[in-house]
Amino acid sequence: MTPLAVLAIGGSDSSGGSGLQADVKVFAAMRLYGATVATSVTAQNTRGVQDVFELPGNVVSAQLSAVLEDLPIKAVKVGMLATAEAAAAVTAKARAGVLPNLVVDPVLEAAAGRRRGVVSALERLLPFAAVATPNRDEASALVGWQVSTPADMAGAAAQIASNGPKYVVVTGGDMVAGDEAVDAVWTDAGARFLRYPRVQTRNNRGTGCTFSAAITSRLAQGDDVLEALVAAKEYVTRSLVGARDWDLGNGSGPLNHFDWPTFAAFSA
Ligand SMILES: Nc1ncnc2c1ncn2[C@@H]1O[C@H](COP(=O)(O)OP(=O)(O)OP(=O)(O)O)[C@@H](O)[C@H]1O
Ligand SMILES: Cc1ncc(CO)c(N)n1
Repeated sequence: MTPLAVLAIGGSDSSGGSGLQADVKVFAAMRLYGATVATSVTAQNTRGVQDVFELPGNVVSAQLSAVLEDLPIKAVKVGMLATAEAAAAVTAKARAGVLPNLVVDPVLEAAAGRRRGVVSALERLLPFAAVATPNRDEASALVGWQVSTPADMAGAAAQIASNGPKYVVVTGGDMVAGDEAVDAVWTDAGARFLRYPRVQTRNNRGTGCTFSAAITSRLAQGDDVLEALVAAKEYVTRSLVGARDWDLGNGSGPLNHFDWPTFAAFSA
């Protein structure tokens, strides 16, 4: 049977733990056919991002057109945009109505000197998104104030939703206090929280990419947004559990996207 096709737009991660490589692993785990549009090539490993090589806007546009003119894409995920030009190329396609079920993970890691330009370009893309998934740092950049507590996260999600995306999830993976990993979700019926057990592990590279790619996958498969969010939260938690004992690299190691112990194994 022909698989459903999905598209990830973002940066290549040389170490394979995040970015487009993580996205394609999630799509494969979900039995989807994944296409990719690269906005940048990063030199990074489990210790962090060493360098980002941005691709010109016309190279991003050409890849987008090549994929979208040919493949029946059912859902699209946007990760690292790297430059305002890349963001504009994506926004042009969104405006043309050819990016269905659009999930935007507004990655700002390594945007460095370009941060402000990328943030304004993201603001133009967000109205076309079905879901946006900033972490606390990215949410702070989008709303213009420091997002710290769960109440702040809910407030920021509401503020970002006022610029278009119907659903906004502010993720709290970096909040180390407590035994839960808490995300704040703005829905058209108000704020709610996703709370799952926090996995104690140093192997947490690519959690954000994995979460947003899993949401995209489930939207392609026909879930409504809230179902997709819950399924993605469960998937990222299991992927963290599955890699807890892995020893890949000296920093924050990658997740296990494919086979995990049973869910009970980490709640016990
Ligand atoms: N140790 C953990 N245990 C359980 N869930 C986690 C853990 N770390 C992150 N998560 C979950 O992973 C998802 C992604 O959130 P996170 O805040 O880590 O994204 P991010 O900061 O964008 O990630 P990235 O490092 O890829 O940029 C959220 O649902 C978050 O709660
Ligand atoms: C390419 C890429 N995309 C996203 C992230 C965020 O985790 C990263 N570190 N690298």
